[in-house]
Amino acid sequence: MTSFHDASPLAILGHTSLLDRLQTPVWIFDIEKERMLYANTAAVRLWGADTPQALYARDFASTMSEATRHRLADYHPRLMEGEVIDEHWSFYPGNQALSMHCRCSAVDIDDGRIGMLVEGLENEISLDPSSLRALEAVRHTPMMVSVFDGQGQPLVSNPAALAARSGLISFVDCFEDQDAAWQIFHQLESEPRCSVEALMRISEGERWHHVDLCRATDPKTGLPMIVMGEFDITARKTLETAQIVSKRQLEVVIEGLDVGLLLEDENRRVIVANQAFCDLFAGGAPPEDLVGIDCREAAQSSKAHFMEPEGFVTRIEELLVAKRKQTRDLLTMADGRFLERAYTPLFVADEYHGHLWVYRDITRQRHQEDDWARKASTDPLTGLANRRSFDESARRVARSVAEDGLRAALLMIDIDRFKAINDTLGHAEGDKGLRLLADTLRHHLRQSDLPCRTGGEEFMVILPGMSPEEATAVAWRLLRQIAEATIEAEELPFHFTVSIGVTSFTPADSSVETVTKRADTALYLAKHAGRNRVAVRW
Ligand SMILES: Nc1nc2c(ncn2[C@@H]2O[C@H](COP(=O)(O)OP(=O)(O)OP(=O)(O)O)[C@@H](O)[C@H]2O)c(=O)[nH]1
Repeated sequence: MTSFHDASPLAILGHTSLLDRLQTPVWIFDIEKERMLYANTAAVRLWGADTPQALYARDFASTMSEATRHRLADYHPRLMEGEVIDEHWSFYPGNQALSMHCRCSAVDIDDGRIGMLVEGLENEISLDPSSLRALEAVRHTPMMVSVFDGQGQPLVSNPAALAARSGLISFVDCFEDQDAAWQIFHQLESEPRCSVEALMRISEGERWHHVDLCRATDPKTGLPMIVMGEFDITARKTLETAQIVSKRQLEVVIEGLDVGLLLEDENRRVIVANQAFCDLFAGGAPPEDLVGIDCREAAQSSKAHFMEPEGFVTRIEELLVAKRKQTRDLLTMADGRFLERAYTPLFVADEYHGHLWVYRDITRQRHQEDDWARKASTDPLTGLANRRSFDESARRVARSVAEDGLRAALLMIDIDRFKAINDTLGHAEGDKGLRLLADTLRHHLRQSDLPCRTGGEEFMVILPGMSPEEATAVAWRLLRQIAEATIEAEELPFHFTVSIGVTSFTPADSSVETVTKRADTALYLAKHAGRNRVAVRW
């Protein structure tokens, strides 16, 4: 290391006059304090200063670019290690642009710190201003630029590359995947340029870079060289990876659902469908076969699947025009299945981007509900409508009589001395009697009549459209049919009779209770008169 202890600009070594006589510029720069410590006459000229003092007083700290600062920060530890660095720097003496080969070495200044002793060896290339500007642009760009020789050895790097990757040995060292790096390198023997996105090694670890590579010719040697430009895309890559993961997660969710999903864009093209949807409508085709198809045409060609084909299509159009938040409706399929359909428009920042259809097969649920509804309105022993169902039907009929002037009659039927049957033959045989009565009513009444079991051994029959006379005739006919029927009991076959009270619904009846009360009175009359008979009460 050169010894240069007294580095004061004013009291520099006595050899300075000798140095001033050199044609070669020589100067000492304090990298840490960003200050010129010494410059011989040739260097003062090179730096475009009028006097050495003006150069020593120059404010390098505020005029130095970040790129230059980076470059010098890279030099400093290397000079400390005793390295002699040969590199080119650009100077602008008298508005002339020139690139100088500079040899930099360390020189002791004070307190054990070092200065950078620079010898301007040759004005290797004198560049025109625009070329020099281009060179400056490369130096100052945040893009990392590195140049390698035909064997992949580094020739030069711009400050951005130097700052990110110090101590570079070869082209492949830049890449995490060195085999792939060699492939790219060899690819450049046949192709003039290529671009890749690769995981790159830099001083602070691994980063994703966009890498542009091109083949060029070294202007000094005429040999091939590779120019590599890189910029960091780690943030974008991280985002892309997160997007891929969330897309996959969404796909897993969509596939896992047992409801049919169909996502259409604003032009009614399929974006996503799942297997459950294909199983419902596309004969089990794979969902990817549906992507991109026109849903308008698809709806037309699949409308035959529905009980109301035209309604299916027009309802879709209505929903798409209204674009209400979420709308559910029920579809009945031609094969008897029931589908619940949910429509959800897709808005992003108030902009319409299509819509989602969700189809759920609710056939089992519907059947179950129907079953429950039927059980809730049916008497389990006889299968006839129960009291609840009778009340509903009677109210409906009473309204029709009051409001529409329809006629209707009511029979109240009670088994005679049923207690005795139970007591002598047993409850199970008594049940047979109740079932026989129910079967008789079921088989000998019109489709529109409604027989009900409203109590233990009490039955009612609503006869819509029937006059009192007709109803009385029906009652007598039923009475005879029941009396003639034989019940096959365990021990002995037996018969029983019934008493029947007949009345009519009238517009003046204030409630169903009024009508049933009248039927009850008629029944009482029948019982009181000796049973096995019909009594009428209007
Ligand atoms: N086997 C059977 N018997 C029932 C059922 N529900 C009610 N009963 C019986 O029906 C009988 C009704 O008897 P009562 O109300 O005294 O009248 P009755 O013996 O039929 O006499 P009258 O109506 O006056 O002719 C009672 O013995 C009840 O136990 C049923 O579901 N099965």
